[in-house]
Amino acid sequence: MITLQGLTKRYGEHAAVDNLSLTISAGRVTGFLGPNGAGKSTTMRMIMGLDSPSAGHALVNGRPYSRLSHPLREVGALLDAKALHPGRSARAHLKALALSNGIPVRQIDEVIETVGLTSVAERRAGSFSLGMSQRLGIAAALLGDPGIVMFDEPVNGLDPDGVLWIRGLMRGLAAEGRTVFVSSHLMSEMQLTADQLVVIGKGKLITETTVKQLIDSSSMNAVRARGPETTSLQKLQTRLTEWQVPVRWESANELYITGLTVEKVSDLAYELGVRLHEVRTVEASLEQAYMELTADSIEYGSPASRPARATYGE
Ligand SMILES: Nc1ncnc2c1ncn2[C@@H]1O[C@H](COP(=O)(O)OP(=O)(O)OP(=O)(O)O)[C@@H](O)[C@H]1O
Repeated sequence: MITLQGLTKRYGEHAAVDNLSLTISAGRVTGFLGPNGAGKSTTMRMIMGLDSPSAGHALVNGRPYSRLSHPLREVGALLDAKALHPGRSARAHLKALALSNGIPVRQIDEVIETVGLTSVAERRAGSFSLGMSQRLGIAAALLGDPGIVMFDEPVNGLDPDGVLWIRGLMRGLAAEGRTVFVSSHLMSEMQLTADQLVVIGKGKLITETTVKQLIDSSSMNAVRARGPETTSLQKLQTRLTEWQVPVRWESANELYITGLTVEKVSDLAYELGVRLHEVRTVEASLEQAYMELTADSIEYGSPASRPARATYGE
C-alpha cells in the first residue's frame, strides 16, 4: 500500500505537487493520470525517496522509503528507463542492484526472462533502444519480487507486442495481490489496464475514481439517432431543445442525445413522425471522459485538441 498525506513539493513559488492525500491499495492497477506538468513524476519520485517533500509524507507500507531496510524488496519502480550505467550489460546492471539490496542473484535470470531480454542480457545497456531500456527498467522493478510496483509511462517506446505484454504483466501483478501504480497518457491503454484512477492537475487531486465511474460521468455518453433526412431530424432536435435535453449534431444525419434512454428517443421520434434508421447508446471513451474532467487543468494545451461541433439548422 502507498499512502500520501498532504504531500507537497514546491520549486520556488510553484507547487509541483500540492497537498495530495490518497491511498493506493493492493490487488488492483491504479492509473495515475494528469496533463503534462501535473506532478505525476514528482509524486512518484517522492514515493521513491528521490525528491524530498516540502510538506507532508509519502509512505510505502506505512514507512517513508528511506526507512525501508530492503527497499527493492518492498517497492520496485520504473521511473526513468535511461537512468542506468550505459557501459554495463543488462545482467551486470541487475546484478549490481541485487547485491546492494540483498536479493538472491538467481532472481536475475528470472526477471530477464520475464521481460524478454534473455538474448541480449550480455549486451551493453547503453546500446539498448528505448523499448529495450523500458523492459530492463521493468526487470529492475521486479527484481526484488516487491509487493508494490510503480511504473512511470511504461508503454513509452514499446512495440505492439510489448504493449500487450505489459498490460498482461500489470494485470497479473495486481491479481497476485500487489499494488500496481502506473502513470500514462495513453487513455485507451488505461481503459484496458486500470481498475482505479487517480487524476491530478496542477499538482492537486482532481478525482479518485474507478474507470467505470469516470466513463459513466461523461456527458459524451449518449443515444445516437441516425436518420436519412436532416430536416426531419431537426424536428427531433427542436423538441429535445424545448425539453432542455442536451443534443448535438455529429453529422447532417446523426444526433447525439444525452440523458434519455433509447426507448424514450425512439418513442419521441415515432410521435413526431421522424424517420430513423438507427437508435443506439454510445458509451464515452475514457479519453473523452478524461478530457472533460481535466479541461481546466491543462497548462500546455494545443488549440487543435478540441474540435468544434457541427450545427445544422439551429
Ligand atoms: N527539478 C525541478 N525544478 C523545477 N521545477 C520542476 C522540477 N521537476 C519538476 N518541476 C516542475 O514540476 C511540475 C510537475 O512536473 P512533473 O514532471 O512531475 O509532471 P508530470 O505530471 O510527470 O508531467 P509529464 O506528464 O509531462 O511527464 C512541472 O511544472 C515541472 O516543470
